[in-house]
Amino acid sequence: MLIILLQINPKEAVKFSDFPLSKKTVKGLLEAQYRQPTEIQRQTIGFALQEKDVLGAAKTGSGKTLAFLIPVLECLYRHQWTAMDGLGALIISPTRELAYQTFEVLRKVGKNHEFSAGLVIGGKDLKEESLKIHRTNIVICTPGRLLQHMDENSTFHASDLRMLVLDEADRILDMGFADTLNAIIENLPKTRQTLLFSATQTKSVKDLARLSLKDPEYVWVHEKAKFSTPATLEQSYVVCELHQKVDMLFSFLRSHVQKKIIVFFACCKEVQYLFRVFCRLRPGISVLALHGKQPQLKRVDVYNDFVRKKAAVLFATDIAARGLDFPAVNWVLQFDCPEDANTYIHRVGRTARYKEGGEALLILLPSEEQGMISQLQEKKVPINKIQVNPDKLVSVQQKLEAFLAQEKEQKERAQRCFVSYLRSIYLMKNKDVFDVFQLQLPEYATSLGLAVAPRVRFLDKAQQQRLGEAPESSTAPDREADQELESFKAQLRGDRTSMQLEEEEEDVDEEEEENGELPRSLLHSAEEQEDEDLDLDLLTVKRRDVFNIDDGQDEKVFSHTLSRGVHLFLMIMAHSKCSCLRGCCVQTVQEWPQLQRTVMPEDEDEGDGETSGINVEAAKERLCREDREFDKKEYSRKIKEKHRVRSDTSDATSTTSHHAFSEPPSFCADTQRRQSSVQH
Ligand SMILES: Nc1ncnc2c1ncn2[C@@H]1O[C@H](COP(=O)(O)OP(=O)(O)OP(=O)(O)O)[C@@H](O)[C@H]1O
Repeated sequence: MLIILLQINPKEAVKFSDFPLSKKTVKGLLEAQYRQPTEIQRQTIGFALQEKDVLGAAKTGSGKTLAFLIPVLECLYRHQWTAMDGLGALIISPTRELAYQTFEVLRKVGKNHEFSAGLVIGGKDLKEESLKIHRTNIVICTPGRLLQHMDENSTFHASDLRMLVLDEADRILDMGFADTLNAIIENLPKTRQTLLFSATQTKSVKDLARLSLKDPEYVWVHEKAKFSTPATLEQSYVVCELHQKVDMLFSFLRSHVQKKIIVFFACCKEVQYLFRVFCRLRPGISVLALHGKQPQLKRVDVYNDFVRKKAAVLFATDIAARGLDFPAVNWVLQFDCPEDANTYIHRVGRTARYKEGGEALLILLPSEEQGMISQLQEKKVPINKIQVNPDKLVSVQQKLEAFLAQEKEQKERAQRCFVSYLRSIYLMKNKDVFDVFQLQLPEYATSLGLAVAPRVRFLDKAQQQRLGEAPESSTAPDREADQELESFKAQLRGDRTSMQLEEEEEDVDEEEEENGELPRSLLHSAEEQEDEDLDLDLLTVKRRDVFNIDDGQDEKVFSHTLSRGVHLFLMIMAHSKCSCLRGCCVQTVQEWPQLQRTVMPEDEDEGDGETSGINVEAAKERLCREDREFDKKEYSRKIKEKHRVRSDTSDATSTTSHHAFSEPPSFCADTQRRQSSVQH
């Protein structure tokens, strides 16, 4: 077989059927409308079929998911894997949403095979999973949960594992899972094949690659590309003052009512407030909102709604920035500056996916321009500066003032939006780009419809310190400011503070209100579409070619599109799909309906929390929290057991146990212990 494979030149493979793939895989691909491999797929499949390890990277939307799923199916097929053979392939994803999305693609393309597949992503009954995990052929999992199984499930073994896939390895490492991954890898057989995908080549990714891969083939599809974003993506930015941004957004939407648009904001409270007022402003396009403080069910509804609509705008936090595959998005508008160039690339990657065209507009404040544009330049992002035609800006300030005068809750939302935005800027690490002290606060408050700017104590205090003024620390408001600052520092360290918890509770209430009270008609104002040409030249004044990119790009621009699979992304969706899937459990790639029944708790914020771009922190915190809870339970179980043993007998074994659990083991400590024991 290997000899035949070596004769295949992946470069000549135009169709999937040009590879020596099993009929079942080719059929699954065709049925899912996948005919021609993308570049990352062509190269990865080529090497993987030759049983080589692969270290791969490619731009957003270039098809990395199939690049590893096809080798997984083929690997098991070639080894004539059966249900009786147990765990054959392990796919590790950084988040539950991505794991689920991958599972959905596997379900589609693998449906003609007879392998079983399951999701192991936490939030569910560990025991039930334990019974099934080693009997499942393909397991898609998040790292924390997998290690938990390896640690706690005595029957778990992966000794026959043939293939390991590490998807978005850089993100897994960013989330603080380096030790977890290392510990997992130590537990896997050395004879396996490994595919590792990473968007960036950091030192930690290189270390991981050294540990997990054997003589890997490097597949950097776009390494020599002139730009790091898709060639079919047109990118521009405008500079405007903070207080002009709301008008800018409204004017933009009014001139793009037939489009599908995602607008990224820095924090949940901004999304919550602006979503409500924009529904009332009726820009002529359906307005939807997606953020991490929404209950899971709501997120699913919004996701499905946005997938279905041909024209709509989705107000979102960075919860929607990475990995999610919304079909046919025309525009990505970044209302607030992203945390860094990587976040920028992931946000704009929600459009111009798989050969489709797309446009992206970034709104920058004057103080953000230089720092952010030089970061983008370094990252090879081609972006043009364009200017706004001030005559075309529609002011909505008076309308907002009127809304706020009518409704006290709306006013409070506006105030929270104001404070949260400032906080998100204050928390940004890159002070060359984000300078909260340069913001014109009274003007910003007015642009939100507020008569006066709310007092932001932490800013007053920080300003005093900045100016070197002696703080008058004995007053009550100052103590509050100190507490606030302490909380922010804790947030930066990734701690969860009581203030945050309070805010989360408050958010849930708010979300419930939002669900109940918003008239359906406000959500669907597209029906009253107005003249699309209204402000078409809003953004066309004095276009400046910042990177000299207009004179011919080195990459081919594709014009045709293929139909694409619509991926689902939330666990609750699995729950709602359970009934129909259970009905067809004779299907070849099976799932465990029970596994997907559990809804993620409402406070689980995969998204941004309070600050832009720190969704990674939130995710990390969530997974660690789960692991800590588990550790605590386990610790108390073992202590109880120890007391029982002590009372029964005083033999030496109980002394060993005492030393091993003399304090509650944290998840990381546990991992480190395990590693050192492996080394010894
Ligand atoms: N060979 C193919 N033919 C047609 N469509 C494809 C093919 N491969 C992938 N696609 C489609 O392209 C889109 C992007 O694929 P995928 O989500 O795997 O990209 P990605 O590289 O993982 O993106 P990101 O880095 O943003 O997560 C999906 O809608 C997928 O269905």
